Amino acid sequence: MSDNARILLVDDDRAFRRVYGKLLEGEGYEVERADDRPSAREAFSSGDFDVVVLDLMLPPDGSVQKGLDALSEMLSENPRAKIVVVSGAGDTQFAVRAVKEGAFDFLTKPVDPDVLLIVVERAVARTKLQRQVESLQDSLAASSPAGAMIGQSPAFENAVRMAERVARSDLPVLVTGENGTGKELMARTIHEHSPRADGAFVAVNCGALPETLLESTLFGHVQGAFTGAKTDRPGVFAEADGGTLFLDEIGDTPPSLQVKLLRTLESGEIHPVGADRPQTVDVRIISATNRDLDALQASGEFREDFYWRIKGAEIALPPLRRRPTDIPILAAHFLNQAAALSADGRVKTLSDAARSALLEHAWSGNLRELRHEMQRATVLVGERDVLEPEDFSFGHKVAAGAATPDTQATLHEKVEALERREIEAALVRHGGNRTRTAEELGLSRQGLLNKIERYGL
Ligand SMILES: Nc1ncnc2c1ncn2[C@@H]1O[C@H](COP(=O)(O)OP(=O)(O)OP(=O)(O)O)[C@@H](O)[C@H]1O
Repeated sequence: MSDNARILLVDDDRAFRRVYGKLLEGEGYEVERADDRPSAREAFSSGDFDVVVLDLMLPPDGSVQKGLDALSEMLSENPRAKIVVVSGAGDTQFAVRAVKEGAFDFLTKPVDPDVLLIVVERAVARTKLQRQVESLQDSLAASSPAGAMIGQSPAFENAVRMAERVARSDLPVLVTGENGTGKELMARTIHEHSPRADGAFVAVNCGALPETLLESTLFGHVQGAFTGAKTDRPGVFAEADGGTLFLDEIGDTPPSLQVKLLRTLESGEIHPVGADRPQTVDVRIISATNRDLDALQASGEFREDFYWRIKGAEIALPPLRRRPTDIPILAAHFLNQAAALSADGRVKTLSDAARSALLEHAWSGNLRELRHEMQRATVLVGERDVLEPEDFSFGHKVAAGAATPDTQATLHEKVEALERREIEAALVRHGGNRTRTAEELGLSRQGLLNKIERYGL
């Protein structure tokens, strides 16, 4: 079931390695075992693991702090690694810290085998999903990155006109807008229309990484700069040399890094962590935020000098609810995209009632939410070609929510609602393929079919 996903199982307890290793192998995973921190590091660096199950207390020293250090070394080597930490029952606070520092999840000993399997399966599924999304994004970007921005509403067209004007310059651009309004797509489009179009477009999320990791991600590091830095590694500034660097969630950048970024933007030089000398780079910066940078400045969280440096020009993307005339056009565009990825390739259309439902919805997740709704409906509607309001997730909420508001639902109803949501989401992830969905959820195919019928999915 696991497509031979690879697991690194790190624990000094031989019985734990034997029993849980066998358990995972029994599920079809390829398992490598390590019994202390040095061998774990070596195995981690030499193999591409989908998941690492890491005991925090390991020889040679048996210290939890060293276990946390090992975690951050692994994450700095591979920020996408899914690391599940295992701690003793009394060490929960360290486990929580580990998750804050980037661990995927934590388990406390004695580990329930079923829970281990579920957590590992979830981590493997997440890795696969990330890979799928990346390859889809790559193929979409390769097919027609620029010009893919759709919309005709005046608020959106203003933003596009501004983008056209700034694209030809090297001016730093700040793109603002709520989540999912298209800030990253706008940044890519500007890059594609700029004289740097032949150079790289590199995106980094400044809000997603802990401070030290963000610094080496941005500026790179040299071999030996910190424990675990086995080789020199270029940062995103170096990768984007000659091209464009997209700093997403710039409002979440820690103040100390704002200073370092400001220095780089002023001097055109980066200081890789641990390097003796700076390096010159030629990078255009486009930043984005969904936060109110004026308010962040007022509260001292965002430096004023940095603000003026990144905001050569500002492009404000309107939320979807302010561009209602674009909703049907965008819905049709996303339905086309969804059909291209669906099993039968048939494009769904909207009934009048479905179109009205889309216009009435608040779209707090903006275009991303709309795209997701259209993908979900394409998969779940089966052979029917015309979508109705009840095919949308919020269509359900209106109907079911009115009868049983959450606070009054029984535990059983809440569990059912959760089960239903998880099944729906897994079906969407697997493009409606029931065998793969059943595998991901740990159900038999027939068990899944029964639930699909019960919930009317
Ligand atoms: N004008 C548009 N036309 C077509 N698709 C769009 C448009 N704007 C955004 N999208 C699509 O909507 C989704 C969300 O866009 P994007 O990731 O650029 O938003 P964002 O504002 O950067 O999100 P976040 O704030 O969460 O980082 C993407 O799939 C993107 O391709």
